[in-house]
Amino acid sequence: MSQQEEKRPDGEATLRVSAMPRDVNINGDIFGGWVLSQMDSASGIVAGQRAKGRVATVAVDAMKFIRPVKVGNILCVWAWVERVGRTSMAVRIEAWAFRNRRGVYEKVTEAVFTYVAIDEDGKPRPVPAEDEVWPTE
Ligand SMILES: CCCCCCCCCCCCCCCC(=O)SCCNC(=O)CCNC(=O)[C@H](O)C(C)(C)COP(=O)(O)OP(=O)(O)OC[C@H]1O[C@@H](n2cnc3c(N)ncnc32)[C@H](O)[C@@H]1OP(=O)(O)O
Repeated sequence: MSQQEEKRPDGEATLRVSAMPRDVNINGDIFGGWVLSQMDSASGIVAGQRAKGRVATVAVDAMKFIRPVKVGNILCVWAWVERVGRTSMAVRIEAWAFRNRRGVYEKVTEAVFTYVAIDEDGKPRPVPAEDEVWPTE
């Protein structure tokens, strides 16, 4: 199956952002670091919601840069919690570029980020049960 025929993840993207000229590298493509940063932002939100509080990125695995992102593309990032451990969560991420001129989406990157739920002192804390009531203060 070609990249273009691949199925995008279901539902709304967690994050959508325009790729701007300031983020271009010397090849004229968007910096991989910028894309990585958008992926961290999107998956951090998802992990923070699941952990009901602060989280820290502890690992980035299976990072694949599949295709370049170009200026003017809209980067759409889907992120979902794939596994919950005691204090950690694995979040799978797919980033797709919407190529305005051609009106198509193409998958540009994918990865698995691991987050750890942390307390106010930055120490690991257990990930609460999904149905646990959120802190009110
Ligand atoms: C009110 C609600 C609002 C909610 C809505 C919030 C929305 C708002 C979202 C904002 C989201 C921002 C997201 C920014 C995310 C950064 O940018 S954080 C900045 C970059 N990261 C850092 O600086 C972290 C630096 N590292 C550390 O501080 C420490 O390593 C950590 C993370 C506290 C972990 O401490 P540690 O002593 O290494 O922990 P340890 O007990 O050994 O391991 C903890 C868990 O991690 C796992 N682990 C450790 N290393 C690895 C590894 N290399 N690979 C895989 N797993 C590992 C362990 O297996 C263990 O898992 P469990 O078995 O408990 O499930």
